[in-house]
Amino acid sequence: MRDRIIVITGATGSGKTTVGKYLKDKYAIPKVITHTTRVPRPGEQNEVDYYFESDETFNQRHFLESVKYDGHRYGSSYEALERGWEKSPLLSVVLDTKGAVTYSEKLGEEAVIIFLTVSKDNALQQRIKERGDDPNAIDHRLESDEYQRDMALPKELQGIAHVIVNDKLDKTKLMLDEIIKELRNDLN
Ligand SMILES: Nc1ncnc2c1ncn2[C@@H]1O[C@H](COP(=O)(O)OP(=O)(O)OP(=O)(O)O)[C@@H](O)[C@H]1O
Ligand SMILES: Nc1nc2c(ncn2[C@@H]2O[C@H](COP(=O)(O)O)[C@@H](O)[C@H]2O)c(=O)[nH]1
Repeated sequence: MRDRIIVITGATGSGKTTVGKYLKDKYAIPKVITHTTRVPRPGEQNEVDYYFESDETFNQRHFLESVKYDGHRYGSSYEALERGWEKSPLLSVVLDTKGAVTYSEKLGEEAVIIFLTVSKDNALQQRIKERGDDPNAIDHRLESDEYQRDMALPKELQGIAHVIVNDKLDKTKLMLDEIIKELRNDLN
């Protein structure tokens, strides 16, 4: 089986982390852990959800790509990909849309892009409130340029990304099952 990375992208609250967890739980697809300088949310763990970094330690990493999102830095490394592919031909990673474009450009068909969206924008705000994010952090994020940008599929990914409207999680899971089935058929 040739190696593939499933890049899960979309706006804040669209369900990227939830989808990554589903792929891990149902298909044993490991998630590549990325690096960030933002502070952990309640319940988030270092080396599980992210490698939480200071600016200084972040600068010492070698990234495949890195971005600024809502004032914080995020990055993912080639080393993590190579290490992941030694264990599993299929991996997933959760990225903003800028990172997803970079993966698509740098890795070509090795990157399988899934863009998540919802049919009503206010569902996203509701979901991040219910997730328990700090209310000040929510306001800041909703006003960020990156939040607005990630609501739409970038033109570079049109015709490339699988688009899933994640209104109902059960329906989303069925669409993911189809994608994984096709991917496994192609790769065998
Ligand atoms: N289809 C759905 N219906 C209702 N709630 C959902 C659905 N999908 C995910 N959620 C919930 O919405 C919240 C946000 O989901 P999640 O954390 O996966 O989003 P995200 O895209 O990773 O967000 P962020 O980019 O801010 O980290 C979570 O509490 C999750 O349980
Ligand atoms: N381009 C990258 N985007 C990343 C990376 N790690 C996470 N992310 C994305 O950043 C935003 C904000 O994340 P949050 O956990 O603070 O809500 C979100 O879209 C993530 O998918 C990365 O290494 N590169």
